[in-house]
Amino acid sequence: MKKNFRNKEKVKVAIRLRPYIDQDLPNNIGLEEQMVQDRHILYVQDDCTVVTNAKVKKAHRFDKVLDEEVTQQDLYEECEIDKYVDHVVEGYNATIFAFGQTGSGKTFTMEGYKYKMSETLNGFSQFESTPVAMTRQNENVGIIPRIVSELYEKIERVEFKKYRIYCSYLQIYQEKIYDLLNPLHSRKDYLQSNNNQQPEGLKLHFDVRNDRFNVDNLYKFECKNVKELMNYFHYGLKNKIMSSHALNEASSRSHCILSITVESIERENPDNIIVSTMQLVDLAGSERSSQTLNLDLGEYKSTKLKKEAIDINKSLFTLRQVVSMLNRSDGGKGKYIPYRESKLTSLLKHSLGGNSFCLMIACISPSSKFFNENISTLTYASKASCISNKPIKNHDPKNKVISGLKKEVQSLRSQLMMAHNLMGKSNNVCSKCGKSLSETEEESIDSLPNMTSELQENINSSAVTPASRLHNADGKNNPELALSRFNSEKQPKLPDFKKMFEKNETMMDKMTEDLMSLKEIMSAQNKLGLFERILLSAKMVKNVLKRNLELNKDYMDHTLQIDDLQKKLSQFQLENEDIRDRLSIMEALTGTDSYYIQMNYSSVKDEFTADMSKNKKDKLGMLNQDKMIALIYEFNKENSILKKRIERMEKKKIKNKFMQINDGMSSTAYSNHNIGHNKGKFKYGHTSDKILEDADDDQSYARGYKCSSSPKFAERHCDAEPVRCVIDAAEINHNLNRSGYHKNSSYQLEPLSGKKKTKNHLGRRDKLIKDTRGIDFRQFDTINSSLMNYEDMDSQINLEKSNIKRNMTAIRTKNPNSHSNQSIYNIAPEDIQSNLLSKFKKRKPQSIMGKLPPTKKSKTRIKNYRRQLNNYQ
Ligand SMILES: Nc1ncnc2c1ncn2[C@@H]1O[C@H](COP(=O)(O)OP(=O)(O)OP(=O)(O)O)[C@@H](O)[C@H]1O
Repeated sequence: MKKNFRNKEKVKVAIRLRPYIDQDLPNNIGLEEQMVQDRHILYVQDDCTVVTNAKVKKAHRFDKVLDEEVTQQDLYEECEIDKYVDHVVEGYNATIFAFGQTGSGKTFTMEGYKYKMSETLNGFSQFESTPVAMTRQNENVGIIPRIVSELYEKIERVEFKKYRIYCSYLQIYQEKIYDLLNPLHSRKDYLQSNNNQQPEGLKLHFDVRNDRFNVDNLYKFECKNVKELMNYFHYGLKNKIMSSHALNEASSRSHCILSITVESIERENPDNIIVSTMQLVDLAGSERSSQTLNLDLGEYKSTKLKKEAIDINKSLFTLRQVVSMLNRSDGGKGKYIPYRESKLTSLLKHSLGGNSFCLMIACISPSSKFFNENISTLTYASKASCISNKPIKNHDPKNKVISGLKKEVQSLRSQLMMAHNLMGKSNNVCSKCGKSLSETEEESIDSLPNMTSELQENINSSAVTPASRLHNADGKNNPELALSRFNSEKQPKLPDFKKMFEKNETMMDKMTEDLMSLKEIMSAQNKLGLFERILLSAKMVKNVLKRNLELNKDYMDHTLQIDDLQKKLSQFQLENEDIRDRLSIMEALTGTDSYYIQMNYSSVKDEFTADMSKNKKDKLGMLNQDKMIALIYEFNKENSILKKRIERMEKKKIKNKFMQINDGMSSTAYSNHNIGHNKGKFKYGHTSDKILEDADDDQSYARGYKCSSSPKFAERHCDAEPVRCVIDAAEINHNLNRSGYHKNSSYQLEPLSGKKKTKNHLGRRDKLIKDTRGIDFRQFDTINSSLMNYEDMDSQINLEKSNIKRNMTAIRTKNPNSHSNQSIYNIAPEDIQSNLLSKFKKRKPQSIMGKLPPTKKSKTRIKNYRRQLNNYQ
């Protein structure tokens, strides 16, 4: 709320001295005489001072003191009531109330109307006729009509604002609030009821935010112009409780408050709404029953008047208490101000010691017989003049509620949008409403404007009054028509502001609840999404692990298969090597080179090695089974060839032996050749097994030297001492040739490689030469004699065959997975075999120099083989 504080503003007090009326003049005295008597007791000294002169002369100073000659217009001007109108137009509250004894002219000052006695109500003969205001305009019109006229004139002169003016009119009768504009609170209904069945009054409630009391369900009509407002005012006057008594023919028996609410709206800024209220109060007059009652009044009326006087005096007593408390030097600060003690003081709370401009018009009677009442009035008027108010330009509480709701709605919108952004687009279902999340969001967002507009509508409805009910079809005010319409309605609906605001609060709660629901959904969504992602990740990990296990199992299976194949392949290799060694032995015995087979073996081995190294790089570490099978097949094929070769070699060996028997020189030369590489281990007179041993030495020879048919070859590979090497070789060749072993070629010796051109080589060659030179040809005689022990050639061949077979059987027994396992061949597909066959058929044998040197392993194996042969023999 934007507050414009003014300096403390004292409650203005004006004293109006009523002129004499008939009730003031006894029958036995004239006006002038009476005036002389009374002026001695009380008189107006100047426009601000009134003097009382009973026992003690006392001057009472007020803001304005008006004598009996002051007209209504003068009072309006002297009291500067137009300023109060200005204050209200500016946005301040203002209160003008008349105070004084009964018949002192309060109603005249406020209204200015004459009252006439009405006809007796039908069916209620016990009631006397009641005063009815004559509302014709004349110079005596009071403050209210003048204020209304000036108010509309003033607001029309303001261009930058537009105004809405509302009016309400109530009366407080016997501490009950009645709406003078509500037909249900008509005087007729009221008068028809007895004391125990009076209609319920309107309730007061305290508005904490505005620090003021409000009347529930009080009609508040918007008035477009002076006439409309005056019509409502006049309509209310008809419901005002009036009565006649000894002091006043038209005495107000209730406190009447006409509230004119001015709502100013800036044209450029419609949200800037200022609401101010002017309260025009006509109090009931304090009275003494002894003065008001007379013998002409009936019992019922006298009792009624007494009761009314008690209630009036009671509320006025509270008012005097409030004034007295506020009159203190501290303004009643920290003290209890009994505003709540009466309806009147509750409604005047902001006027006395509050935020309103306040004008108190204290009416006094010129008659000295009311001296005490006048003194009392002047006393409290003097106290009231010391009361300070703090006028505040206030805003319309409705506008405040609207702005607060707008801010709240804006805040909720932003929160909702934030929640919407966080949630994103989801199809999850709301746990509360069962709808999809997107639907809930959309409904909530869509419902916001509706709810906001509904709020606005409700708020507006609280301000918009059923003014149209009191209008004719042509728009003219017609209180009678309104009254009849209201009477025709069995249960007219009153605007229940409390229910409206409660409804608004309910809607706000619903919006908040929806927002909380959305937040909850968002939180659940986030959690659900997280769980789903975790579950998905766990499933993925589980699948990966499962796949990994399967692959591991497959890998192990393949590895086992490959290991098995490798094992079988190795067996074949071993067997192949074994056969190859035996073939070498046979070659040594028969003097035949088996380069063709060795070439195949070497190529297959290299190929196998290359495949192995290649397959090791395979991701799964799996060997190509087809390749393995092909290799096995090839080895098997080679083994078959080798075995056939061995058979041929056996035959050739027997044949050679037979020839050696016939040609001792050749055999001796051969043996000497081996002796030369045996480093002196040869022993004379050995039998055939010794020959085999010599063959082993022949392999040793082959490891260190190559045979060359050309001296130039030996010279090329003996860079260190080529001449000597050639000479040595020539000597060897000479000896060999001389021995007759090599008839068609001259053998020379040369180093196997240039790296071995050491003294040892030369020493070995020297030793060879030396040994060669020391050949004893008599050894061959011993051999020949031992060979002669064989009876015939066929028996010799058969014996050798059986020995080899036994040897092979022993090897197979030792190694059950040897090539005899025919299942291996069955593994290989026929097409692969055929392809391999065609492949090997196309391959041509390559000539190589010499033979592959036996490995250390094969050497050991040969020794074992030889030992086995010995055992068999
Ligand atoms: N200034 C005045 N000029 C002429 N007549 C006046 C003036 N003041 C009061 N009267 C007359 O005095 C009589 C009583 O006045 P009025 O009803 O206003 O008194 P009141 O204070 O309102 O009494 P109550 O408290 O009983 O209502 C009326 O008939 C009224 O016309």
